[in-house]
Amino acid sequence: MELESVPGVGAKTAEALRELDDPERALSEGDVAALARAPGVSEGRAAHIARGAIRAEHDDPGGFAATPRARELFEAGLSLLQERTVTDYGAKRLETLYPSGVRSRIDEVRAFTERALEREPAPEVRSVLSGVAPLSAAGDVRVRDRCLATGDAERYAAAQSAIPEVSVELVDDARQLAELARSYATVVALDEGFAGVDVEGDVRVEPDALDEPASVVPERVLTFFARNRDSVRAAIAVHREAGLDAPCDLDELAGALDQLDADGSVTGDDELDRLSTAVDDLDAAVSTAESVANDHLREAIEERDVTIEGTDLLSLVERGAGVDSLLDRELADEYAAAADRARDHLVDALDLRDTESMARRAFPDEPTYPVEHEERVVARLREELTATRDRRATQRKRDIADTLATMRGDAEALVDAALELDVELAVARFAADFDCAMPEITERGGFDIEGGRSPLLDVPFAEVEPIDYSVEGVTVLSGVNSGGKTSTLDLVALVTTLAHMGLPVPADAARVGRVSELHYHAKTQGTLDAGAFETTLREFGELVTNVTADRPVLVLVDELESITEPGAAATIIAGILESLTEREATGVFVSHLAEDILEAAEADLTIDGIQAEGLVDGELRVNRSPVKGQLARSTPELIVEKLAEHGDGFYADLLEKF
Ligand SMILES: Nc1ncnc2c1ncn2[C@@H]1O[C@H](COP(=O)(O)OP(=O)(O)OP(=O)(O)O)[C@@H](O)[C@H]1O
Repeated sequence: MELESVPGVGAKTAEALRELDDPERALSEGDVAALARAPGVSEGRAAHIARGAIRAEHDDPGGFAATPRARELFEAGLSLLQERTVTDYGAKRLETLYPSGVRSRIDEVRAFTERALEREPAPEVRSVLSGVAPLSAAGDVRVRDRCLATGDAERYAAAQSAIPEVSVELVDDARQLAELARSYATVVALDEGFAGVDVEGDVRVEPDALDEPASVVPERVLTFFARNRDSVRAAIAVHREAGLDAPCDLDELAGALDQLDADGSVTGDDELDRLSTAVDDLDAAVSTAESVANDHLREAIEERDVTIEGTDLLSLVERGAGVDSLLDRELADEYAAAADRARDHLVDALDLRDTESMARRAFPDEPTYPVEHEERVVARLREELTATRDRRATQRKRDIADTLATMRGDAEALVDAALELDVELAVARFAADFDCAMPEITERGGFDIEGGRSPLLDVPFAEVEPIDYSVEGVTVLSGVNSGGKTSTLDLVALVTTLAHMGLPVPADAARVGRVSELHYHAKTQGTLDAGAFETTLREFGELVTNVTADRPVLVLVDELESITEPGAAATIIAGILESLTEREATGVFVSHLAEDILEAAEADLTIDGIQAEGLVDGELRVNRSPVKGQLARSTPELIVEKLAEHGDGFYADLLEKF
């Protein structure tokens, strides 16, 4: 499929779509999630593009909902479905479902719907679905402590495009490589020729590095997963809760994600935690160790009587020796015990292992009071711990990135499947909430609805009375005031639209004749001026003349008489009905002028009526299902009839006149 040939895809969008792995597949399958991964393409735009691609694929001229009211009904139906999705994505994805007059498109969605209707819309699944969102790209990751080095201009360009996260440097010789090693913590040389070059610093010769970007920049994979961690986790939960088949081992993926922090750093590694804590707590531990030693030494000194021979004292004073030498001579054991306590504390508090002997040297053997640490040793200890911690972190990053790099496609598939499930569950819930059935779509015109209940009425769905209504050809629908004529047209329009979307319809059963267009004209408020009247008449003129066998239409019209005076209206409606009948279109015209229309028409027109069954406590009791071939009696007639039963001859005479 040529990308630019899809309606709505210009050169710029085509360029964005080319960034995807398989844009043709995404387009032909209407895969909104994949399309929305193209840079700068929102989900709404992706849905629009997908619709264009689907239409192109099915050679669908579009324009099914041919009037504003028909479009309103489509949008109302779509909203009922969208309200039942959990994710924003699901709602957008539903926008790729549109009413179509093309059989292959209808069948394609019907196959999806059949699958969807087998789904169990369990609340637990809905609750975990709420955390799923389309995956976002890792974005711009910039790594400044590493660089790539090569002496080859072509490889230089290849490196820049393969691993844009790091700088790529051109180097001619070992000297330049050594310079780089002074500026970067790690230099990855891409040329075999550098093998064996002795340069100080972390310089690796990895000619295959460009094939495995994750080994150079594990951050790429880690950032992608860190950014999408919650969504992938939610998708895992959805698969577990809904029992979906997964493309990978869910426990393994979940385990790898558990080792990742939201910022892409590594967690859950005891050794790394130990080393990080040791670095952070080093100064505090050294100072506590000193206090422990000094407390001990002070106590020991306080408890001791130091006896010193007078000659010894004299010789000490003569040599100008301080009290330290006294300490050395008389309290060496106590000092040794105190220093040991300090060393033990330091080693225990920081849980030191490899660096234990170095840490012990932080407190010197020579007695001093107070006991003091050797700053030089502590500084070396800090360096050593920090370097070990960083090595460990980098290694862990690499390990996790290696595992996750192989799972990126699977994670995308998991999220896509979870999002698709949201769409399917919305359809399943819609069908369950409104007691829907899959309609039969026939090439024969007309429709036949059994037990249809419109979810768009102004009464709670549970109180909606089911309607049976079938029409072949063109009919006038008469009915008592507020009997439900408009509601019946709405139901027919909604059922027809949903059926042409490939979706279930709110009825016990339904047969819908396939049409290319639905023309639903709502009642106009008030008489039109001459100009507007002419426009309306032209619209009907065009509609009538364009109806052909390969472009079947369903025409629904509500009280067209309101556009002009009653006499003229009946004549005009009769004319339109005749033309539509000749062209074998299907149509329902609601009108209070049914008798006048019949009179004005030359062809045999059928009339259906929504009948009042009588008055109960001043209220009309209505049979909401139109009765075929019967003109409905008007409300005034019913009232006169009621008065005639009990009253005098006046009402009986009046009744005669109806
Ligand atoms: N199937 C139904 N079940 C329950 N209530 C209904 C049904 N159909 C219609 N109603 C109720 O009747 C009201 C009037 O319906 P509607 O407007 O369709 O009647 P109408 O015959 O077109 O009226 P008008 O004579 O004013 O053109 C609706 O607002 C709704 O409350």
